[in-house]
Amino acid sequence: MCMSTTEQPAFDDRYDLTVFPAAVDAGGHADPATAAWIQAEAQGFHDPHLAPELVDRLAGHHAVDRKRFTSVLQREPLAGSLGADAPVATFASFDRTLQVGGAEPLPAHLISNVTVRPTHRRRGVLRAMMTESLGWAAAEGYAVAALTVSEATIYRRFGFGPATTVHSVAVTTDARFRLQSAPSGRCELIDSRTLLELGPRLFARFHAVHPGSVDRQSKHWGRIAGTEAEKGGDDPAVRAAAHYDEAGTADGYVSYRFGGWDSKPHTLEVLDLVAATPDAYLGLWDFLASVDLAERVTWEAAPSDDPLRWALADWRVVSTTSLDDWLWLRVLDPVRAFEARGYTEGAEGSLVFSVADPLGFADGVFRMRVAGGRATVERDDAAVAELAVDAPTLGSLYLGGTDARVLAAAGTLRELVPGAAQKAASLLAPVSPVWGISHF
Ligand SMILES: CC(=O)SCCNC(=O)CCNC(=O)[C@H](O)C(C)(C)COP(=O)(O)OP(=O)(O)OC[C@H]1O[C@@H](n2cnc3c(N)ncnc32)[C@H](O)[C@@H]1OP(=O)(O)O
Repeated sequence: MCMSTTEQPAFDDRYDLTVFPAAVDAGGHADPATAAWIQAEAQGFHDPHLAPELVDRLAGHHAVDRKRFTSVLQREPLAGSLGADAPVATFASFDRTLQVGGAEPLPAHLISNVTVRPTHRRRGVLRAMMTESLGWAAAEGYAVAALTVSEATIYRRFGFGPATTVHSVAVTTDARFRLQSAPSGRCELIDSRTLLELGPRLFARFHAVHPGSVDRQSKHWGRIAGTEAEKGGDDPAVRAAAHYDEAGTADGYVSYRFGGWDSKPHTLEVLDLVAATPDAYLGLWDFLASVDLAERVTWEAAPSDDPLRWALADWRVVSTTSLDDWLWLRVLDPVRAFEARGYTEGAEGSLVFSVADPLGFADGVFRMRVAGGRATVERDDAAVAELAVDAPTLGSLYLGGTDARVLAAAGTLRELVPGAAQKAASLLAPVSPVWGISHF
C-alpha cells in the first residue's frame, strides 16, 4: 500500500536540490540532466513520454533561453521505482524584460515549469525550490520576479500577486460585425513561416509600448508559425495574415487556425495577434471578421479594456468568456522597481507605504516622490506610512493595472491615512493601458 502524503517525511537531506543550465551538446542533443528534467516536467503536466528528438528540440529552446534549471533528486529511491537520476521536481527560471513604462524595460526573473511528482508533493519541495530561486534572483539584483500560474492559490504565499489580466473572447463575425470607421492600411495573407522572422520584430514594437508585456521564449515562434507544434512536428493548420500600414510596411500579424467543420458556429481560433499600432489591431480584427465560412473568432489573450468594443457599431458582438489573471508579479526590491517604472506626466506628489513581506525581500516602509514622469524612492522605516500592503498586493499594484481603491475595497490595501488609496491610484496610473500577451 502506498504511504499517504501526510505520512511522508518533510523536505530534508533525503533530497538533493541541484541547479544547472539547460544544455545541449555540439550535436544538438540534450545533456543527460537536461533530458531527465524535460521528461520529468512533461510528466508533471500530463504530457506523454517525449521522443528523444522532441527532447533535444525542447532542450535547444531552453538553452537558447539560457534557462536555469532546478532538479530535485531522491538520494535513495525505492528499488524498482524511477531512478535516482529522475527528478521528483522541476523548476526553471530565466531572464526576460518586463515593460514597466519607464526609460528602459526592467529585467525580470521569470519562473516557469514548476512540477513536483505526486508521490512527493506537500513536503516543502516547491517551497525549497522557490526560496532558493528568489534568494538567487535578489542576490543577482533583480527587482521583480514573475510567473504565470496553473492555479491561483499557490503563489501568493511566496509574495506574488496578479498584476495583469486578459479576456478570453468569442467575437461574432457575421453581418453584425462592423467597425464604425475603417482603420488605415490593409491586410494580406502571409506564409505563416515568415513569422519566424517577422514575429519577433513586430512583437518588439508591441513590447516597447505596453506596460505588463514580457519578452517571449524561443519556442513561441515555431508554435505560432506552424513549424513546431507543442508535441513536435509541423502544424499545417496554422494560417497567418499581416497588416500593412499606408506605406506598405507590416505593423501587425495574426496567426490562427480553423476550428474545424464540427465547430458550431464555425470558428477561427487566434493563436497570436500582435499589433504595433491601433490601426493594425483593428485592421487585423476586420480581416478576421471578413473570413468566409467562419462566423466566430476566439482568442484567449484579448485586453481587458479592449478598443475593439469601442470601435464596433455593435458592442455586443464581443462576448467575454472569461476574465483571467495573466502575469503574477513579485517585487524583490521596491526601491529599484518603483524607480524603474514610468509615471504619467501629470502625476505629482509623494506617498509613504509600508510592505509586510514574510520572506523579507520587500519588507519595510518606503517613501516615493513622483514628478516629471519619474519617481525617487527610499526606504525609511521610521516614516509614518499612509497605506499598508503585503507583498502580493504590492505586486498587484506595481504596474498600475490594478486600482489601489479597488484593493482597498477588497481589504488587501489598508488605508492608514484617509484618501491614501485615491492618492496611490493617481500616482501609480500607468502610462498606457496595462496588457501583456506572453505566457511562459
Ligand atoms: C509557475 C508554474 O509553473 S505554474 C505550474 C505549477 N505546477 C502544477 O500545477 C503541476 C501540478 N502540481 C504540482 O506539481 C505540485 O502540487 C505543486 C508544484 C503545485 C506544489 O508542490 P509541493 O511540493 O507540493 O508544494 P509545497 O509542499 O512546497 O507547498 C508549499 C506551500 O504551497 C501550498 N500548496 C502547494 N500546492 C498547492 C495548491 N495546488 N493549491 C494551494 N496551495 C498549495 C502548500 O500547502 C504549502 O503551503 P504552506 O507552506 O504555506 O503551508
